[in-house]
Amino acid sequence: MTTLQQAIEQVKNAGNKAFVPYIMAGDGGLSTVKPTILSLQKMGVTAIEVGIPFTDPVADGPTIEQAGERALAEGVTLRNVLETLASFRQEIAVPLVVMTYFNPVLAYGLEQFASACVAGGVKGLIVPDVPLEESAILRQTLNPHGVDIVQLVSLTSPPERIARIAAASQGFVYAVTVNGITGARASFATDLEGHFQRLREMCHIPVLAGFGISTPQQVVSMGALGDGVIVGSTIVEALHKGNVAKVEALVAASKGTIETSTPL
Ligand SMILES: O=P(O)(O)OC[C@@H](O)[C@@H](O)c1c[nH]c2ccccc12
Repeated sequence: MTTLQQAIEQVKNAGNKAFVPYIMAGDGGLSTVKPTILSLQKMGVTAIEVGIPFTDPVADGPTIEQAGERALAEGVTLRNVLETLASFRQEIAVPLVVMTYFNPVLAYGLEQFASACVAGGVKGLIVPDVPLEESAILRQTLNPHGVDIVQLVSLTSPPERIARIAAASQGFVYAVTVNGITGARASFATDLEGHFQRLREMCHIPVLAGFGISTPQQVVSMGALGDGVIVGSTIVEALHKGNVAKVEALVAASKGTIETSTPL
């Protein structure tokens, strides 16, 4: 079992749900990467999805797109994020999952990128613009370095495609809960239960729900569909505004505590 999967199974075995926050690396400058990761780690998150800013983030909604623009303006790149991670590697105890589009990886060079992932303690990779059919090259290059390639399943994927994605995904399966881009949603499709039930039957690894989850209540309800949640836009916004209490309330919800007193 891989490090990433193990971290999620451990939470599951304790009767809790995994909580994976997404951060935009370098939103606020490269110097924020270390304190942000260490503070999330201290809050007890299961893993951290580390987003790399990119000029053409096709899957991203306005909140993450704007955070990406701020990070790009700070001169943040795939290379200097990985170098920054390497600089405090010994203090990182939580698995890091890098989320990047394929272009920066190609520009880096696949083998050099793989080495930099090892140096930075990266345990997983999400590349949303590399479809399943073309993902073998990523697994071949990254797996020998202990990096999982996490695949996304969309709500509209036909069953036979879902089965292939489930079989290929590593660490966990990223079950996208909405049709469309990242960002907070007030409501979700009503047939999510059936979708997740079928999905879990096909998966031999944990299933995490992501996209549109922004409140402690949604962390609980969406977490219950599978093995936990990934929360992006709301975390990015809270970190940008320095609203640590909001981040804490979301993490607490994954452990079964809803703090109604927290202003959300
Ligand atoms: O922001 P949301 O709606 O909470 O969704 C998570 C998401 O941000 C994060 O996992 C992510 C950010 N960019 C992506 C691109 C593709 C897939 C996933 C992502």
